[in-house]
Amino acid sequence: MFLQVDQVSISYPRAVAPAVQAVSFALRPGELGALIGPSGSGKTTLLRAIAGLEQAHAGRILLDGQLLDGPGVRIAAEQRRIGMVFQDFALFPHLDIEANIGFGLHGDHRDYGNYGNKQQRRRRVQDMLELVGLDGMQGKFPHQLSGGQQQRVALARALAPQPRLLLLDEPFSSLDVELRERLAEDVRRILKQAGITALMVTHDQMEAFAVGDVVGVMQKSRLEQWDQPYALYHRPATRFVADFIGHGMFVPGALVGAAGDMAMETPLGRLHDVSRIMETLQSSATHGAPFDVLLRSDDIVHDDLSPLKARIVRKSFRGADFLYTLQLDGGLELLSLVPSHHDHAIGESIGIRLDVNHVVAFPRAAG
Ligand SMILES: Nc1ncnc2c1ncn2[C@@H]1O[C@H](COP(=O)(O)OP(=O)(O)OP(=O)(O)O)[C@@H](O)[C@H]1O
Repeated sequence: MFLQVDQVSISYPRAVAPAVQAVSFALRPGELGALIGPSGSGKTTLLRAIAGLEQAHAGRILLDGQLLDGPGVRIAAEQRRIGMVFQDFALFPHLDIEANIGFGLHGDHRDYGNYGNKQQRRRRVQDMLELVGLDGMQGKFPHQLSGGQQQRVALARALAPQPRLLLLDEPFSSLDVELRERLAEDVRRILKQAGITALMVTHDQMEAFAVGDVVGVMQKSRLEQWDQPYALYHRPATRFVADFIGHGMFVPGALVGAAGDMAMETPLGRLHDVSRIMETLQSSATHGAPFDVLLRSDDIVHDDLSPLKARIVRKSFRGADFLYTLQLDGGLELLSLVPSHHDHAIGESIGIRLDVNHVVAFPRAAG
C-alpha cells in the first residue's frame, strides 16, 4: 500500500469528542480515493492530518513506507511532498497562469524534481498546461478564466512539483452544479494520466463516485465503510451508509422460509436473493425475524400490468426520468425512478413491481 492510515485518532484542544476516531484505510500507488460524509464528520481534519497540518494523537500515517505521523514521529508538512488543491483555488491574482503553475517549482519545492533552471521550469509548466487541457493560456490572468479553468490551473500547480500524493479538499464546491460533474470526470482523467495517488474530500456523492476508485463514508468521526463505489451502493455495510448513498426508503420486512432457503417478505412482495444478508447474519436469523429493507428508486419499476398500485404524492423532473414519491395503501412511502415519457399526475395511481438485484436489509433494532 502507498498511503496507509492506520487507526488514526485526532482531537482538537478543549473539544469534548475526538474529530477523527480510529480511522483506517489505504490507497495503492495511482489509486484515487474519495471521502464523503455529512458536515462535521471529520473528513477535512483527516485530510489535514495526512498533509501534516494537524497531528494524529493515536495511530500511524505512512506514505510510500515512510512513517509521517506516529508515536514519537512527526514529519513537517513541507517535508512530506504532498500537494493540495482547495475549494477556493487559491491562485495568485497578479501572476499569470504560467507563473501560477510554476510557483511551486521555486524555493523549498525545488528538490521535488529537476526544475532548477528557467528552461526546465518552462517545460514542466508547458507539460502541465497540456495535461489539464489549457495549452495556450499561459499568458492569461486568473480573472480571465472560468471557474472550471481556474480549478484546472490549481490542479496543474499542485501537480507541477511532482508531489508523492495529492489531497483535494472540496475542489468543486465553488463551481456551478452543471459544471461540477463534468469537471469531476475531467479531474479523474487528468489524475489517472498523471499516475498520481490522490485523496479527495467532498460532501457530494456524485463527485465521489465520478472521481474515486475507492470511496470512504464518514459519520461522527468514524469511517463506516471504505469500498468501491459499486459495493457501497449495492452492499452497504451499515444502515447509515445505506441511507446516505442514493435515494431510498426503508420498508419493514420479515425473513420467511427455513435455513438454506430463506426469502424476505415485504409489503411489495417477496425478495428471494437474500444470500448475502444470510452471510452477514451467519445463519443466526430465524423465521419471522424483523428487518428493515432498503428499497431504492431504481428497485421499484413502473409496470402498468402489475396488480400492485401506488399513489403519486410528489414528483420531480430529472430530464430523462421522473423521481416519483409513491404511497402504498397503509401510508408507506417509496421512491421510484421512472422514464420521463411516463408523465403521470400527482394523485394518480400507477402499477409498480420490485426489481431488486441486491437485497439490502438490516435487522430491526430492538425497541
Ligand atoms: N480548529 C478546530 N478546533 C476545534 N474543533 C474543530 C476544528 N476544526 C474542526 N473541528 C471540529 O471537528 C469536527 C470535524 O470537523 P471537520 O471539519 O473535519 O468535518 P468535515 O467532515 O470536514 O465537515 P465539513 O464537510 O463541514 O467541512 C467537527 O465537530 C468540528 O466542529
